[in-house]
Amino acid sequence: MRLHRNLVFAVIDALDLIFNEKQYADKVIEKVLRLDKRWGARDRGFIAETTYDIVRWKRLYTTIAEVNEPFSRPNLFRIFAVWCVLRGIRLPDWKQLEETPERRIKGRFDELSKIRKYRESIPDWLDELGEKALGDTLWTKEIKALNKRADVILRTNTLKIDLAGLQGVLAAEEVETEVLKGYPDALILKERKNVFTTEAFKKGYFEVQDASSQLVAPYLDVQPGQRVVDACAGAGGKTLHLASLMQNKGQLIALDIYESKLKKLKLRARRNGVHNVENRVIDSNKVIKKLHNSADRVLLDAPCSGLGVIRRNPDTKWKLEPEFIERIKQVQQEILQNYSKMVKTGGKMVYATCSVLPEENSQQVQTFLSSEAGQSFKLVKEQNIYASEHGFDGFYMAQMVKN
Ligand SMILES: C[S@@+](CC[C@H](N)C(=O)[O-])C[C@H]1O[C@@H](n2cnc3c(N)ncnc32)[C@H](O)[C@@H]1O
Repeated sequence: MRLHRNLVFAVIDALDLIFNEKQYADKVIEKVLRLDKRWGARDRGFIAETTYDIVRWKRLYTTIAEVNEPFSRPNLFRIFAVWCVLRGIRLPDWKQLEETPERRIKGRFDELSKIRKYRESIPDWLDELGEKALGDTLWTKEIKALNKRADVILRTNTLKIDLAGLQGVLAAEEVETEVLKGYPDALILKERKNVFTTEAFKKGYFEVQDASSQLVAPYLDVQPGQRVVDACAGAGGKTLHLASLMQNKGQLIALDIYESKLKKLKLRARRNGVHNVENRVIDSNKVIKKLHNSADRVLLDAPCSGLGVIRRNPDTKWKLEPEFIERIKQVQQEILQNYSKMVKTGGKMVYATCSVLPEENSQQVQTFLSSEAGQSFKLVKEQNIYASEHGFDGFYMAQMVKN
């Protein structure tokens, strides 16, 4: 691979904003990619993938490079040089990369790879927490799987097209895909591409949604004509899936505490041809009270640590703090206690997170079931979806029924 100076400089700029200015990686990459209209798909791919890679392996690379935060520009180049050496990329004779100690880098890599927290590039506290929560064997496998680059997975919008139809339409736009066994609406891209510019996307034929995430809406067992509440709808990834499964029939109420997210959902619903969604901002408990004992189905896709999705958000490893996990656990229990009241007798509720920690998952459900609010609920089934077993994001879901 030949390195192009302007692309590498863009990576260095992005790393500066992410590491030193603590900005979100996805937003930074979006911003940096807008800087030069002449960059083609491969150039953009290089900037995005290299930046994500270095964010993912930050602890390992910075330890090898022997540099500390905040990173000066020369030190950001040292980190970049480590990336090059470990990938076997020949270093160009730029002055920023002069005197790169290639043999030393390889030696340090071999040494540090024996220690999980360096090999997997995670903070000490997270390594300790993961091992305590999942045990040594599972945590070792899981964190390895969570460090893999995520594939691009699409969910067919069955309100507009079927799976085979979508595959054909995409092939005509030179996007080659494969079906995924066990995921009825999913297509996986054979080669990473920007699918948002395709006509198929503009027509609302698909959404980009990880395979594990596509298991959540079907777990709620919705039927056309029901009243379904998606209580933590966000920008509506699962709301849109629920609408498809309900064949656009019945009432789908999307709630969130952030109006800005629900606005995005509105736009996506329009593109998807979804007509049965009504958005309501939770600005007081009245919004929930009004819906007490009225829903056939309630989805609680709760806010969480996001540990199951670090393949796509590697900077979570550096942004997450133990205190946040403690705080979000309280919110999760409040959500279970309070929002479960919307389920009517005989109705079902799914609690889901994109975390792999039992304390955010099964333990939360157990606490709820043994509390007063959970008395009338029974656990029907639950599933831990591990990246190491399924090959996609880590998730948890539990289905409960109200007797
Ligand atoms: C895991 S995300 C939801 C993702 C979304 N369901 C999807 O599939 O795209 C969790 C959501 O819960 C929302 N949230 C946080 N606290 C909440 C609360 N107390 N009540 C309702 N929603 C909340 C967040 O704004 C966020 O959008």
